[in-house]
Amino acid sequence: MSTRDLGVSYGDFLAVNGVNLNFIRHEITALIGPSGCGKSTVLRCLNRMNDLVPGARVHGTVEYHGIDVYDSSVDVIELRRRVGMVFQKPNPFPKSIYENVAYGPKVTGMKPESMDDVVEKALRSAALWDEVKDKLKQNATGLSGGQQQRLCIARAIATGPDVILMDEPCSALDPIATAKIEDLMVELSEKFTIIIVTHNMQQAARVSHRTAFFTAEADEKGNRLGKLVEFDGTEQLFSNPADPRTEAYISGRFG
Ligand SMILES: Nc1ncnc2c1ncn2[C@@H]1O[C@H](COP(=O)(O)OP(=O)(O)OP(=O)(O)O)[C@@H](O)[C@H]1O
Repeated sequence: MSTRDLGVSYGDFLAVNGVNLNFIRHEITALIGPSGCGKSTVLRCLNRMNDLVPGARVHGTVEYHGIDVYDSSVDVIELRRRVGMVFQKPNPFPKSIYENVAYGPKVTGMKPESMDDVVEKALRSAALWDEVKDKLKQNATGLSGGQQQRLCIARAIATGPDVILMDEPCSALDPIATAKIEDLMVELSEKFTIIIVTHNMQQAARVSHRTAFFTAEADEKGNRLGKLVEFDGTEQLFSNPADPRTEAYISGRFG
C-alpha cells in the first residue's frame, strides 16, 4: 500500500498535504507527530473512512495492490474488508462476543464453510480465545477494556484483511493491557501489514519497523497545515533523525 501526494481538506481548510508513504508488507509502520498534524486523517484515507466525514476531500492517490482506492470502480465495502480498522476506544457492538466477530463476514457476504471456525481462528489470532471460549454467547460489553480491544482486533481479522489500520489502539488502556496489544501487534505483523497512529513515541519505537513523523506548520494566514517531515526505519529515525524538527520532537523539545 502506498500514498502519492496525498492531501485532505475539510471544507476550505487544507489539513494535510503532500504525503508520500510506502507501506511494506508484513511490517508495522507508525505515524507519529504532534496533535493536529493529520495522522488520523491520513490513516482514514487508506480505507476511505474519510468518505464518511462530511466536507472531507481527498487529493492525490492511495494505491493498494496497484489499484487507486479512490477510483470510481472500487467497491468500498470490499476495500474495508481487506483494509480493516481498529479505533482508539474499544467499540464492540452490544451483541455477543461470537456475533461481534461473525458480523463482518456476514455483512460483507462471505460464505465460509464454518462460521464457528472463522470466529475461533480470529479470536485465537487476537490472543483472546482462551479467555472467552466458554462465554462466546455473553455480551461483549462485559469484557474488560483490553479484552474489548482485542475483540475489535478479532473483528477486523475475521473479514480476512491483509492490512490493519490502528488509530491509537492503546490510548484508552492501562499499561498491562497496552503491553498485551503491543505483543499482539508484533505477532500479527507476521501475517498482516499494520499501520498505527500513536501518540506514544516509546510505543512506536518498541513495535514499529518504520516510522513516519508528521508536523503541522502555520501558513501566513495562521492555518496549520499538516505535512510529512521524515519517513525512515524506526531505529534510524529515533537514533539519527535527518530533520531537526524530528530531532526536536523525539527529544521532547517540541510537541
Ligand atoms: N471532521 C473534521 N472536520 C474538520 N476538521 C477536521 C476534522 N477532522 C480533523 N480535522 C482537522 O484536521 C487536522 C488534522 O486532524 P487529525 O485528527 O488528522 O490530526 P492528528 O494528528 O491525528 O491529531 P491527534 O493526534 O490530536 O488525534 C486538525 O487541524 C483537525 O482539527
